Amino acid sequence: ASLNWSYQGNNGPDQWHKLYPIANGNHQSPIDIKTKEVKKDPSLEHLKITWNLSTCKEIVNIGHSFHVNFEDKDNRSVVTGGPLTGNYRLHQFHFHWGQTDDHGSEHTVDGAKYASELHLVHWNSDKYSSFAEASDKPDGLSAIAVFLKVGPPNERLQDIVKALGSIKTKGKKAPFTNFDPSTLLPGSLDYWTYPGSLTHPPLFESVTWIIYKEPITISSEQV
Ligand SMILES: COc1ccc(C[C@H]2SC(=S)NC2=O)c(OC)c1
Ligand SMILES: [Zn+2]
Repeated sequence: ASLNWSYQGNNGPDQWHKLYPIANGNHQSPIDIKTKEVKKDPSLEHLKITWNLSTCKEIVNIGHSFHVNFEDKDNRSVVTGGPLTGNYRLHQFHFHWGQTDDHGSEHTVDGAKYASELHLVHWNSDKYSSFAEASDKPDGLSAIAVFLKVGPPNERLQDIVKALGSIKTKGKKAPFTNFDPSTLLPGSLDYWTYPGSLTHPPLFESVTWIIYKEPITISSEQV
């Protein structure tokens, strides 16, 4: 299925609706976060994140990107609280980036693009029995996003950059263990949240987005 869509050219995002009509839906991601239109919701609790580094498993080259996959057969690594009802289990994380440092993030803030964007994807393990089952349900998934801006090198990211050397071609995977993604979270835990979708096909409107306001840094070489 991955053959029939791309990020540019004649199978690019503006053509996706032909094979994936939900592309014209009302909850499609990414969006531009217009900070003047954001509404404060006092009922929103803090996010409660319990990621256990023992669940980190492998790093995989998926062609247009790479995923770090987690063992999600139990609730060792979960997020709850904030806009979420119940436990959402960490499934994988990945990044989006661009050819140059002036773009790369999927979400934008008042039109501003970041060099990169980290997505930590979770699924509702209280209601569903797998990521696949949860992936097309309105309350099925939750993605935590962290923006990355170019600045000083990020030591914690260096472990990931180094691991890329062992998965240079599509389909390659390598063990990647004991990595704690909470080291990639910003100092301030303020976030925006909205109901959205997967950001490429099948574009299911199944994602509760939780986007940290404060970016972390990454060096130009690391990008
Ligand atoms: C059907 O399952 C899918 C489909 C697409 C993606 C990747 C997209 S969704 C996102 S967030 N960022 C991305 O690049 C998945 O990622 C977990 C899972
Ligand atoms: Zn993503």
